[in-house]
Amino acid sequence: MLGAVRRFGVSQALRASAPRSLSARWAPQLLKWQAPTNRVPVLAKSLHTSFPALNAASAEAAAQEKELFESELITEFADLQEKGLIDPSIIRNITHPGRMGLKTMTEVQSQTISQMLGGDDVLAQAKTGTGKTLAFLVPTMQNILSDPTLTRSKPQGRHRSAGSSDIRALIISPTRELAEQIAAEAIKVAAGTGLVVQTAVGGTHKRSGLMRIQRDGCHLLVGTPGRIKDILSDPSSGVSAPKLNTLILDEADRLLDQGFSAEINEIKDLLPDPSKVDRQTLMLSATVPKEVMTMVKRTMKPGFKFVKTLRDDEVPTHMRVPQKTVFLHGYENALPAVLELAKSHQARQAEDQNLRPFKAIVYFNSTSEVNLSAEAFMVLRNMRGDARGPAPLGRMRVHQIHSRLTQAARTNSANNFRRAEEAILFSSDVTSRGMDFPEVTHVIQVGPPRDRETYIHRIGRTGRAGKEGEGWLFLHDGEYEFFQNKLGDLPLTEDTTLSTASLNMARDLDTASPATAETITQIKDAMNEVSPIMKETTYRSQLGTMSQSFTKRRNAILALNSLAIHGYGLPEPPSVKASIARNLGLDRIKELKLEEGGPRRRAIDPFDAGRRGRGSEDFSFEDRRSNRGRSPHGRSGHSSEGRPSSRTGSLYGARSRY
Ligand SMILES: Nc1ncnc2c1ncn2[C@@H]1O[C@H](COP(=O)(O)OP(=O)(O)OP(=O)(O)O)[C@@H](O)[C@H]1O
Repeated sequence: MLGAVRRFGVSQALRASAPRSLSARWAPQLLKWQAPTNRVPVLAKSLHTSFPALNAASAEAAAQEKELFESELITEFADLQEKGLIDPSIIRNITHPGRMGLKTMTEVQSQTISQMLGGDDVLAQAKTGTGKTLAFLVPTMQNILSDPTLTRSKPQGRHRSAGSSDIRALIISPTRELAEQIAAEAIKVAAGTGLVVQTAVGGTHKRSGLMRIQRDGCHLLVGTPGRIKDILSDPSSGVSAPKLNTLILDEADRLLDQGFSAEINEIKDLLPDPSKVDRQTLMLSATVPKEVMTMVKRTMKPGFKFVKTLRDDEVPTHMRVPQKTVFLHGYENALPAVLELAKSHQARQAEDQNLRPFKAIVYFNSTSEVNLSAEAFMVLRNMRGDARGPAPLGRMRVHQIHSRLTQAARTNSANNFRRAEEAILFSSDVTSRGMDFPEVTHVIQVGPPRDRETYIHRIGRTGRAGKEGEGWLFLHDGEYEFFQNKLGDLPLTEDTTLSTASLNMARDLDTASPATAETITQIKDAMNEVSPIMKETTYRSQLGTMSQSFTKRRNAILALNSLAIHGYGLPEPPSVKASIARNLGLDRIKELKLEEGGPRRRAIDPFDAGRRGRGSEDFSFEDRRSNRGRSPHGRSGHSSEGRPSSRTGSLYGARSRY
């Protein structure tokens, strides 16, 4: 009840204090921060809806509400303080040049902060890198500070005044790195307010985290679902949230999908009954697929606000991030193409001092691919220049991050990459959502991402906070149809400028240009230094993903075998356990080598139908290009191989957690 009174008060204050029309000065300021091109005035594009808005009367009410809402928009952080809406310490932390140094709110901040201060449940959808973190931190902290029952330390005081059961807001994020990043930002915003921010993330010592909460108390807990559930469900932890007023799901669609939804529900069950303790729920993401709306509605209060800063028909990637698809001759061409991109950027940068140094994230679909590629590039990194030419990577740093590293190593990689000027980060999807690495110039995705949302979030690691960037998607020609079905509506254009991407390495290396041959040879030399066991493990881990993204599974095996020999430098493709091959439905493909003694079902190879008389070794993916004109949508709900073609769920079957 108290929360409702408190929020009603703020809402009234907003209405009384806001200037009647700010739109004229608001739009140009936002335009300055947002994309400089192709933009219609922001107000015209913005959507702000309240659910449910089903009939004409409610549509009219919604229109009135929208008008009132827009007339009340505040766009400068300083104005939030001037109107008595936000604590001066918070505003000083945000605006002071020696601190965060921000002045004008982004579109999503302007549109949501007042809503959130008013106590509404809000679902906010805005493009990646547009400041959603501050959009929920500022009102959440203010709402905690406005609670007269709050105990907090005096700004300069050292005495402990928050208890371990004083948690007022819980912020849940799908990854540890993101939780740590949010907590770091929250600590900056809260400086001098007496609010205590704590983290609860997996992979760290639970005991020491608990001791910190017990010792210093906690008002705002940021964490990952597993560890939060663990702490709140453990009666001996001494940590509970009986006064919790705010629940925030960052990257909400990810938290509400199959991978996490059960844990989120269990956490909700550990929180106070919302009919007894008023609770506001906030959800934010750049993507809100239709499939999660049912879960959203189940979690939010009826009549929650949906603030969307992009049009329904707009793909939530930035127009200023050019996105290119490269159809590789084979996956063995992927790392040479990454190296070619890095070298050509370095060469351009040597000519143009205004060009930022190459800072790229390279995404793969499995941890072993990340590991193997990073190992090869670390060898490259250590290669010195000689009479034949300069060191392949110059001063560029190489980092890797994925879930099989220890948490300390993950945090280290994230911090090192964040600080680096010129670097490549080989990454699994642990960094694809929310991570705010500054100055990323390139996002390169090797292989099709698990779904459309993953593509969008990965691309969102560049082009943040008004900066420029480039997106590259490397696919095999045999994945063309899959690409069209899953990602065909995204703003990608095909690129054919990378000479290392299209070269038939088995046949044409001798006749390639010196620069192309050098790049490929450097990768081959580096790969020769990497352990064969790592290569074999990687080959096996790729079976599952590639066999689903290729139109024909046999072609996936041919591509993988070519990668093993021409990319990994193995003498022959590794063998695979018969049981694994059977589980993946690959045991009838004669080009897949089974381990000794493994039974093979009769190799009828249905994929050869219609291509009889053609030796498998001759099969060239270049021939597949002739199929590109074919409509990708002329297929039924299931592909001929039984793969579901809907966007629901993972493209690779059961969802893993990176
Ligand atoms: N009003 C602002 N003006 C300028 N920069 C801002 C503003 N608000 C936030 N930023 C900066 O923009 C960057 C991106 O912010 P943030 O990480 O919150 O984006 P996001 O929308 O949550 O992205 P994602 O969807 O990837 O999670 C950060 O570096 C942040 O400091």
